Amino acid sequence: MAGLWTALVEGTRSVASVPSDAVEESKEDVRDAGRSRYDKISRRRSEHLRKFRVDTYDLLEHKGGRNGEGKPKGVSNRALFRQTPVDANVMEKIKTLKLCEENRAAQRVAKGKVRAFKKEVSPNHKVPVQMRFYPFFGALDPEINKFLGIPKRDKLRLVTTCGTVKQVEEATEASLIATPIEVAFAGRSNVGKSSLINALSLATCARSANVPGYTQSLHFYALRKDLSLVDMPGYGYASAGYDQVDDWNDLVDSYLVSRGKKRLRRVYVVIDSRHGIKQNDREFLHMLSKAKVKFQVVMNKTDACKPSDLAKRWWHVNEEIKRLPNAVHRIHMCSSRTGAGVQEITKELYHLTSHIIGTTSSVQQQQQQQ
Ligand SMILES: Nc1nc2c(ncn2[C@@H]2O[C@H](COP(=O)(O)OP(=O)(O)OP(=O)(O)O)[C@@H](O)[C@H]2O)c(=O)[nH]1
Ligand SMILES: [Mg+2]
Repeated sequence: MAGLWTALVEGTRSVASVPSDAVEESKEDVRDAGRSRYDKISRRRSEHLRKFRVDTYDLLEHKGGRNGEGKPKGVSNRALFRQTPVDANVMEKIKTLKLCEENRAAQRVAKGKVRAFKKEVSPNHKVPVQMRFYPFFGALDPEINKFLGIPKRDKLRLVTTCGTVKQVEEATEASLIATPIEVAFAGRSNVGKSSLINALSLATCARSANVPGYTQSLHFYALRKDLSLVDMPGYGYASAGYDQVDDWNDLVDSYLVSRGKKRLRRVYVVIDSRHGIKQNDREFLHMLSKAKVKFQVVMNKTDACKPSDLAKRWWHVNEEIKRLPNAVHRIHMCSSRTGAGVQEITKELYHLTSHIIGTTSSVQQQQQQQ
């Protein structure tokens, strides 16, 4: 007992005698160690990528790309970007889907729609979500309406959250994650993954915020009994420490690589339309290609772009994507704030699961016959 007491007293004395400067220094050491580990991983990845790197500016006709020898002196990247060709079909799509309409215009349209709905139906009737929040979602297809289960309240629900791949496996074994099909949403922090999940399912279940690094673990949402949507932590900058970001990257990479192809049907890689594919997106896409995971790019936040800029950005993204194996060569463009272009993704999810819906109903029919 006496021994324990002396040890305690010694302990407090030793803590009390540590000067505050030393504590600060040790904190900095830990921070530096985290940063150097992060830098090392990043350097290793970029060395690997140098082999595959495509500078889309080099593909432009003047052949004076950013790293090209022929680049005229004093020409900015913005000036090079302006020389990008514009695809007429893409431009038409941008106009018909109202992809570049600003949020303010969307709010005005939403107000008008809500007023007209109340006048036509009844002032006390519940206004549909797409009218209130996503005015450019477009007229809801009856099949998509049925697929989303809109009259029912439980159309999108959070099933579980997992911080490690082991937890995912345990949840799968315990039949907590029981859907036959999974679709994951990945991308840099703050590009709007959680907002997109809400928009495409016309729900407000996935939590989003204007803070990079808001989603910190794998969130499994069940859209219906056949389909799970997996919201992932973002990579790149986050308002968290380097070590934590590293852990999230490890979690995302190992989940995507380890999950069977049969269950994980597609990874939607969400990018910001204003910025296009960044270096860490490129690293991620190559990782997916190497792991033979099927993926598709979604250009979000189109409401914050000019139509011509968006079309040019699409060209650059398309040039990079068409070289990658395992990529779905159809690039989605959408705004999860106004709902423009989002129904295209919902339709795709419907088509991904339609054969399963078919099989389940035929199985049920067989069971009923027996
Ligand atoms: N202008 C605009 N803003 C958007 C759009 N989609 C999302 N945002 C905003 O972007 C911010 C981040 O959205 P989140 O959905 O939390 O982004 P996230 O990718 O899930 O972020 P992390 O969870 O941190 O990785 C929020 O403030 C959203 O309102 C969009 O289409 N247009
Ligand atoms: Mg999120």
